[in-house]
Amino acid sequence: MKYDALLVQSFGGPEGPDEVIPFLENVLRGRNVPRERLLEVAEHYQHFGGVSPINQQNRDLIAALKVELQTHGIDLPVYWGNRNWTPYLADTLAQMEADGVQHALVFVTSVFSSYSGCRQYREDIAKAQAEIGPGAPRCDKIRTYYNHPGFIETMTACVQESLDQIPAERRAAAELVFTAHSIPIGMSDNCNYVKQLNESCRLVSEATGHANWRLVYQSRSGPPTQPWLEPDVCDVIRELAASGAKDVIVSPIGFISDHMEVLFDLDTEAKDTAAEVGLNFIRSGTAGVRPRFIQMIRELIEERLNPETPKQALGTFGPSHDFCPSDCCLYAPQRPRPG
Ligand SMILES: CC1=C(CCC(=O)O)c2cc3nc(cc4[nH]c(cc5[nH]c(cc1n2)c(C)c5CCC(=O)O)c(CCC(=O)O)c4C)C(CCC(=O)O)=C3C
Ligand SMILES: [Fe+2]
Repeated sequence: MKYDALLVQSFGGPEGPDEVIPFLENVLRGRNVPRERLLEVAEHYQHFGGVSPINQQNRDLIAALKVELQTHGIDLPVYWGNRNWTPYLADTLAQMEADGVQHALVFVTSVFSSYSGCRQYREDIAKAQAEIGPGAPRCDKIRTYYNHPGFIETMTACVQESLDQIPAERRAAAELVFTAHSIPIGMSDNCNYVKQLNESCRLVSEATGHANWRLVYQSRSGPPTQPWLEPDVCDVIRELAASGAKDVIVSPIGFISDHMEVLFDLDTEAKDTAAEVGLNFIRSGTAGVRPRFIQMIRELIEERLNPETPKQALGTFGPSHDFCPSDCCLYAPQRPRPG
């Protein structure tokens, strides 16, 4: 296949106090999330000066990726477009069209497949293409990478660094807690989110040789009446303390960088909860710009540029599809009742 650009597609975040509410209104437009939740999350952002680190993290990722592509002789311009904040995807796609891009590969910053992390990004592209019209660049999403050795090795290194911080005599008993963004049950029923997460966690724990692990969820949103994936990380921290645990390692395997969901929900809330119940809390790293992760993105690009390239995957499920089937990650978000 001939591709002439790479698009990095991400979530976006505010970069100043005045941007927080308009950003959150973008995120939650048409979603079934109470206004009180929006205002509560606004406080999380204001706590950090109204700046989410996610945009800078994406700038850093793109800078590292450009070097990686250049040193491997891959001559693709790299673009960046977000769902919820500048640079907005629609503006980026218009720029790509103006630059003569015809067919782009797309790297999405969500690892695991759900409506939020897969289909919604493809819908965002379709919407932006419709705005531009028939001349809009075609866009093909790169396959999901939850079981790619580049992701598993990166997360394994992060967890190993955390294990190494625990005194040897306590290490085997340490609780390894992987976290991912909670999603509504109605969303998780239509995708492989939980199955993929369990596989990644299993692969990382096997690679570290640390068998004492569990998968939990964080950052629940939505109305209390709507079921979301559980248990919540803070509830689990309390239960672990009550059952006599001394050390907990929290690995945010569901995210690729230390953005606001990590800084607030883990490094603030979960950490405070652990302190309250007397548990030693170690927050494990995310992929960020670790070289093996950047290398993985380049390998995923190479396998699409040259179909002879073997597709790497660990574990039992094999490499994921290159092209999403029509029912991939379907979800009809529940709308607030009118009136
Ligand atoms: C699966 C998933 C990921 C992981 C995959 C991935 O990494 O993409 C993720 C990532 C992120 N979620 C983020 C922020 C937010 N998510 C929200 C709300 C929601 N997330 C959902 C799902 C996910 N979200 C869902 C089902 C909702 C309910 C509304 C809806 O149906 O869409 C809200 C609204 C307020 C609230 O209720 O929390 C905010 C502010 C940020 C940016 C952080 C920053 O600014 O640094 C990131 C990377
Ligand atoms: Fe989210």
